[in-house]
Amino acid sequence: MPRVKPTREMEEAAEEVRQEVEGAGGAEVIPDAGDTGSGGEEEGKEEEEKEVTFDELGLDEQLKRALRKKGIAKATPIQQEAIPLILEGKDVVAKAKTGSGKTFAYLLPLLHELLKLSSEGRIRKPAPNAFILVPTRELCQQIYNEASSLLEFCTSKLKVVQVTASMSDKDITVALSGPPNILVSTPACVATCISKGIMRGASIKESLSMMILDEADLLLSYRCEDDLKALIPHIPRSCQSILMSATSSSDVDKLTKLLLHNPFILTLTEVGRAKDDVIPKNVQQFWISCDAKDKMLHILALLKFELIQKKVLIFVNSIDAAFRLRLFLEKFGIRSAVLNAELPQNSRLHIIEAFNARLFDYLIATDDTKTKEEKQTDKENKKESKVSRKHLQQTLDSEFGVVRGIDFKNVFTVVNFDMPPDPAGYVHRIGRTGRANKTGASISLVSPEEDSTFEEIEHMLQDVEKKDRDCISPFPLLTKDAVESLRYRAQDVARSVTTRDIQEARRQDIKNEILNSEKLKSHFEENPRDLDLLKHDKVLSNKEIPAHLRDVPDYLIDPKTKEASNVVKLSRAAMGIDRPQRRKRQGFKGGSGRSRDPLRTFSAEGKSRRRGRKDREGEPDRRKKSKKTES
Ligand SMILES: Nc1ncnc2c1ncn2[C@@H]1O[C@H](COP(=O)(O)OP(=O)(O)OP(=O)(O)O)[C@@H](O)[C@H]1O
Repeated sequence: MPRVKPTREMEEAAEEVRQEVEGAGGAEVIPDAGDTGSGGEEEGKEEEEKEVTFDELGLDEQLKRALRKKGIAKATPIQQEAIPLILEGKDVVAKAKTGSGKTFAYLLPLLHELLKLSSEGRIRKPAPNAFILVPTRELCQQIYNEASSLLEFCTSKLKVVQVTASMSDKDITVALSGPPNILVSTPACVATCISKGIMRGASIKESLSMMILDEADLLLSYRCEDDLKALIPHIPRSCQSILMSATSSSDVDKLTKLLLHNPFILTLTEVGRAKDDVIPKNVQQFWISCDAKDKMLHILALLKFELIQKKVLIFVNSIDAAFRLRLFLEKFGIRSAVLNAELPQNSRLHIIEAFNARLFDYLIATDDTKTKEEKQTDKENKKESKVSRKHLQQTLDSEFGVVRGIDFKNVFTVVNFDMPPDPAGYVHRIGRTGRANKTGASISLVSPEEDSTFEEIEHMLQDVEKKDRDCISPFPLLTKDAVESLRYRAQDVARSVTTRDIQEARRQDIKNEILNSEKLKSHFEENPRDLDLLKHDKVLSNKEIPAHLRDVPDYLIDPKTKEASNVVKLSRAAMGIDRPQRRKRQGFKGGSGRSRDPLRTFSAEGKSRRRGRKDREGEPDRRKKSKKTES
């Protein structure tokens, strides 16, 4: 990356930020543990962030070694609060925002207890000692990986397995033989194992000492209620239950009542007097108003002029929209991959791994965006139509979930190409960036049809965060000139992407991925770290990209956009984003790079303050929005 000489504007902006940071005491305050359910919180007391090491939490030496090897030194607030309670044997409901480290908050005390029992020769058989139940297969894999990576460094041998509905009964039986100490699975799969006699209820009663429901706010929306109810009679009364969730909801309360006994409620979204953000503080949220038909044009301008930091996760609401966008971007030489429920499970996992390993920068994902009402309608429709049920089972994996809890590594920007249907969906999507206290940004493209959803989201954020200002600001770096400079080409190319192309690309992608999936399965078993074979962002079309689409000619780029693009590049270079191999893993306190973030410092409108929606009193909302790109 060539060094970019900072302009006066950049230096002034940097100074502005420096002053802001110094004014705030020179440090970013990470939300501290809040209401512990015991009413011990003092009204109005500014809590300071505690720095607690894992030594202080009294964890097993082997686990502390494993954490050191992973470069993890300090416990996050949820870990500081939850670990001691779980070690005391309490049932715990922990609500903490996305990316706050909830997985280790329960894995560490669980492994600590099992290591202790193992060293004392008190491990109970003949079934697993702990269940970790999650809504999706992707999460099973992720949690299995996290647990295995900790156990790798432990000398005492504990066994963790994951079992999902995609496995044959024979494979499940083999996996459960032994039995393992920890079973990571979905409620549906465990219920099936019990009903088929692969796991005996009586054995579970004898062995199970801890049950964890992770992403509890999502479990019920994955229709797990009946499966969990089927499990209840087999859970011994002595079993300790833990429930982890990123958002509060009636579903979490329902599950709490269903499964926990007099639990300790930890709500880390509340700190002192003011409620803390549901969106991590280190994530800046932006929006751009544009007509639905201009969304491709806007995203093209954002990516082509490099106005947003990579890696970028783009959310759309349908698989067709994902492929339309991928084909469109491809025609401009921008390569991306698509992640959706239609792909084989292996491929989905590989895509996530490859994206995490930075083999490509743009991932277009569809999430489970249906509202409860839509799901209910679907359910009813499915009852009516055997054909559609069969079709759905064949094509979509109901245990799929991209947004839900997946720990995407180093995603800098989340783009809502389509708005999610509700505020909870927004929180989960945005939670894919700013993880582990890293800096991140989100940009929502809001069309007039999505205004009401956007307002609902804004109200939710204002309500929860008790803020009277807009939580989501207009995106400052994209000018109307920049957008218009690409309009002609974008419209032309958008028209050339036909429905037939999309269907063909969709078919081709599944075919490629099935082939990949089979070919790579055995390879990855032998070489789990060899990701080079993965080419999920392979071009779908074999036509060469014309030079005028691949490279934006200089005369089309207005000076402000050039400047904005340079600031983003400068920031990337300063943050070391282009040197992933040499970059050291940063801990929670490791410089968030916030002071170098151009989004905080740069305004396409020059030095004048950006005007938020609220500043333009008297204008109808829509007009205010359409001004966002007119600066
Ligand atoms: N104490 C710590 N120090 C540094 N990094 C940590 C620490 N604990 C966890 N992490 C890292 O933070 C990231 C987010 O953790 P995790 O996936 O557990 O978040 P989460 O709260 O479960 O998020 P979500 O609600 O989205 O599922 C992971 O990459 C994890 O390895």
